[in-house]
Amino acid sequence: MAKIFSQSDVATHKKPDDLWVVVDEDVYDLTKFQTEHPGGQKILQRVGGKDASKQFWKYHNESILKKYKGQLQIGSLDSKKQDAPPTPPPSPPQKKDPSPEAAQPSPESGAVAPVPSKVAEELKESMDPYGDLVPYADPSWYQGQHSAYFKLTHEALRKEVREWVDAEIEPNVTEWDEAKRVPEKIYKQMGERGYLAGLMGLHKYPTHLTKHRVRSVGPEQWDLFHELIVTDELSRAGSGGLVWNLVGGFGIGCPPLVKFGKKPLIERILPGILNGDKRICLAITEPDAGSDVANLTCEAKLTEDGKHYIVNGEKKWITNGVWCDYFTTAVRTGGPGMNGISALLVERDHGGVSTRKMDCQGVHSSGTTYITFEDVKVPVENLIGKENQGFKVIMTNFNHERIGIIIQCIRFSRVCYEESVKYAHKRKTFGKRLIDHPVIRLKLAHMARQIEASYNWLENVIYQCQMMNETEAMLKLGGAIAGLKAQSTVTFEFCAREASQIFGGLSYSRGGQGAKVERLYRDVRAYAIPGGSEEIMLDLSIRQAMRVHKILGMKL
Ligand code: HEM
Repeated sequence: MAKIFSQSDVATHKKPDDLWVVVDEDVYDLTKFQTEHPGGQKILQRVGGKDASKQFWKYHNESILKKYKGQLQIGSLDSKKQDAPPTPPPSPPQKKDPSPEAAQPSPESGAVAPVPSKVAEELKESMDPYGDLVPYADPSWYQGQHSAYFKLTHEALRKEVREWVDAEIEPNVTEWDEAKRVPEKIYKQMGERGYLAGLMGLHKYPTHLTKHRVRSVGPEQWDLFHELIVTDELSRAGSGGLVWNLVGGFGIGCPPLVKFGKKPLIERILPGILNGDKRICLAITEPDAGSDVANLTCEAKLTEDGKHYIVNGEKKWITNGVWCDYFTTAVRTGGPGMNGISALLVERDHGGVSTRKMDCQGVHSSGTTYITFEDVKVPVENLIGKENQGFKVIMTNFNHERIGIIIQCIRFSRVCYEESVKYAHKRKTFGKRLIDHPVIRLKLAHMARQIEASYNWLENVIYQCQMMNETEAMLKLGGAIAGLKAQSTVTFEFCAREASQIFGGLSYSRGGQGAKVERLYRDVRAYAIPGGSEEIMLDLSIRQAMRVHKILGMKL
């Protein structure tokens, strides 16, 4: 039971050896904490015994209170409503029969007000507003607008993931990024919460491979928009390293195994992975072969008895490699070019696998790895797909990989934008809040327009993937997804830069209020380069579209 204090009780604890302060009507004992306070002791002593809410919010954001509340709060003021019911969310927009008195927006003079058709009227059902309601900081369906794609199960999943991220992930993300590691228990929870099984770009949730289920969505209701929500909400923590740690290796290393692996291999390996006990990654890129996959050199030679492959070679920039048990590896089993490539599941237990963590500019907690395979003896049963037909396996994977990157980039752009909007409302320069300077609003507007354009394209692409089978999607959507990947990384880079300009010095030093922006700025290149660089993506977007539309009967 929290203790109740009056303001005058608190006022008696104003000395350095007995130092209390009030923040938002909660009382904190900072006597011991003051010596470790990064902002200094004296500044706390000056507000000892007083309400320091104004000063607190000037220098910190919400994550600080979330992190330290449990440790430092000793009670609340008697003026604070005790056991008050949670503040209800703002009432949703009127759905049916708006009363004649209700204010209706009227068109500007000269504008033509469209009248909804009868069908549209019947379909009209907007979502309840959710989140902080900062415009453009969340997708429009979070903000009381209509959506053709999202239903009740999506709303429920959004709430489920957000609560988890807010409570257990976001307050610790900066620490984990600096430590270059996310605690294993978080990955384990990804399995136990049923998220891993839902993140493979499959049309059906694979109930035969795991006993875990997502709490708020039945397996039969699971679709690609649920998958979007899990990645999107995880990305709100504002750390590429975190997201890549949890889904980076898995999201690209596991689908080829599930889609093309032999049944006994899948049944042996998958349950451990989907439970969160074992980890898998995708090993394609080499010191000398990146986007140019067809030229890779890591070789796998069949033994004379035809029972094993002997693998030798190097792989570089492999996400999660250091802590993986399994490596979905592209190897050369035949002649030069794309027709000599196979996909093979290498297991660390086979021996001869060495992994070394690489030091990179960003995504620090993702475990970017250099791998060497030295005479690794892999049973032929571990072949994924057919021999020398691995190129198809790798290509099929790209749409899913790129969509994951796109989701993250758009959300990171939103995070940069949201942090900027919030900061611009409290920071004053030249006697005005930043938000009151037109030059700052211009920056926000340019961020928002690119975010919304990218996100709406993403929703459409996901809907198309949902409606098409894998091969059709690969052909018809490969170009668009490549174009959208470039669009989203350019947007991310733009937003990270503009947010950094708005935060000034706070986004140059690490930690504190600018922590997310500073970190995301460092993460940008990890999105603009892998999974197909911007240049390769833009070229592919046109080449592929032309090729497919020629077949469809394009008239020039
Ligand atoms: C519950 C009480 C408080 C806690 C737990 C706390 C915690 C922290 C932490 C963790 C930082 C490091 C920067 C960051 O991560 O944001 C920090 C910085 C700072 N704090 Fe506090 N603080 C508290 C109260 C206060 C109060 C009441 C003031 C002012 C009167 C204050 C002034 C500052 C300043 C000036 C900085 C440096 C900001 C910067 O580097 O730009 N803090 N505080």
